[in-house]
Amino acid sequence: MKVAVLGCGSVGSQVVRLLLEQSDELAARVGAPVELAGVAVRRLEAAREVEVPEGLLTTDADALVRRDDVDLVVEVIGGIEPARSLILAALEGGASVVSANKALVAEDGPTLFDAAQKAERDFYYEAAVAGAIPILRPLRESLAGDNVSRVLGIVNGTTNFILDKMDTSGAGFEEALEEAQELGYAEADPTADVEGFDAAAKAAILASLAFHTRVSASDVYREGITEVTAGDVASARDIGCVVKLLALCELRTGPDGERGVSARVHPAMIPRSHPLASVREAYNAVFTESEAAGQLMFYGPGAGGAPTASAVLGDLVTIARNRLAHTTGAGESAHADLTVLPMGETVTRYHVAIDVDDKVGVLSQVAMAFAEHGVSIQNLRQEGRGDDAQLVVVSHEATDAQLRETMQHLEQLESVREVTSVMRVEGGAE
Ligand SMILES: NC(=O)c1ccc[n+]([C@@H]2O[C@H](COP(=O)([O-])OP(=O)(O)OC[C@H]3O[C@@H](n4cnc5c(N)ncnc54)[C@H](O)[C@@H]3O)[C@@H](O)[C@H]2O)c1
Ligand SMILES: N[C@@H](CCO)C(=O)O
Ligand code: NA
Repeated sequence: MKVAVLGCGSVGSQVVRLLLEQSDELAARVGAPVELAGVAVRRLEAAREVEVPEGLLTTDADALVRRDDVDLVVEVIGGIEPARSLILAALEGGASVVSANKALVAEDGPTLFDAAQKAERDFYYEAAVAGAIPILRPLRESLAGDNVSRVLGIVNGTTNFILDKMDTSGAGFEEALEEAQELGYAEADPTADVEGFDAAAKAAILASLAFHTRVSASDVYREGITEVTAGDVASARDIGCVVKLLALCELRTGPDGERGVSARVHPAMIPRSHPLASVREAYNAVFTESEAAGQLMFYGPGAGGAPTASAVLGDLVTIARNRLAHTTGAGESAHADLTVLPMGETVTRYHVAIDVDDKVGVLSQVAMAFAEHGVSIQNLRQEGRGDDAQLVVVSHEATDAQLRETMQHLEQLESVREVTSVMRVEGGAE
């Protein structure tokens, strides 16, 4: 089995290292020698974390994937192009492909799945979601006989590190981000992580596999964590919750009675007793709910060169075995063909903090605003007095549209100075 690796950065260098160090063991597990055929890089003379044997480095990725003797291609370049063209060329040329590229799979997965099916080759991407954590294979294989109704995930380590810092130290977002950058958890340009783009791509992949349908990154409702304040984190603590950036994928029945999928990424308060609340620092976890199995949780390192390479090598061994057996694994399963429900139809609960004038009738005006839009209040309390008066409301379940209308209404009330915090409450919090 001849393997070509495209990209020799954080993940690629660890894939190459493991391929070289464990070649005997891999050969035994696959049932045939596994040999590194070439490594495509951008610059030959760049510093790398692994020493690539003489003659294996090339800057011509295109020629490498088209080589007749290459059986397996590992794409760890990232981004849309040239990754997509290289994967398509590899499949057309008869190679099977492993990728860690969540952005590409979430944006244009079906093109790759179709190409793999046409070429009768495998396309695997376990590393694309939650790094080392086995979650795509469990959804695709282990839970293939069950009906998954919900997937809740902490799938971005950078934002989990920042929110955990804010929770444990009382720091604000900017301060926690700076610390994450100093420690190497956050990139110099943290946009993809803190604005939720990375998590949204992973949510799209999880929803597609969990519900046997096609969900792309652009279908996922997305809010990042840049607006989360120390006050939000403290409010969460007051009601026994912690703030996490969640990827939520749910099977829902819309107002017309038709089944649909809801996929969203946003910060949310979850009870400290929820298993996901115990996911600290940069760790990831994915929590699934299915009809027969009930609740399952998959936990571990969601990023890092070596952990991600572990997932890549797992896929590599599987598809190498398939090749030897002249077969392929299960391809895309999208038979359910569900619509993606608009965010307004998503049912959530809200925690709302409102700065108000401390005078007669304010409480009832605020309560009326919720009632007028059909949002039932579970809990309402006043904190502080006079100029510091604040009302804190936790609602029962309502649609996102109803809650948004309520917020607009509140902001128009004369006695409301400011709605200071609005956050969804998930995970069965009381
Ligand atoms: N780093 C992680 O923890 C992690 C976790 C899960 C998934 N991933 C995914 O793995 C992939 C790689 O991530 P990474 O962290 O290793 O990135 P990286 O930036 O460290 O490495 C990418 C490498 O590809 C090289 N490259 C770019 N264009 C190339 C081309 N045309 N030909 C050859 N090489 C080229 C770059 O020079 C770079 O060395 C991405 O899709 C990423 O989303 C990374
Ligand atoms: N940047 C991602 C890792 C790769 O998906 C994270 O912070 O989890
Ligand atoms: Na994974």
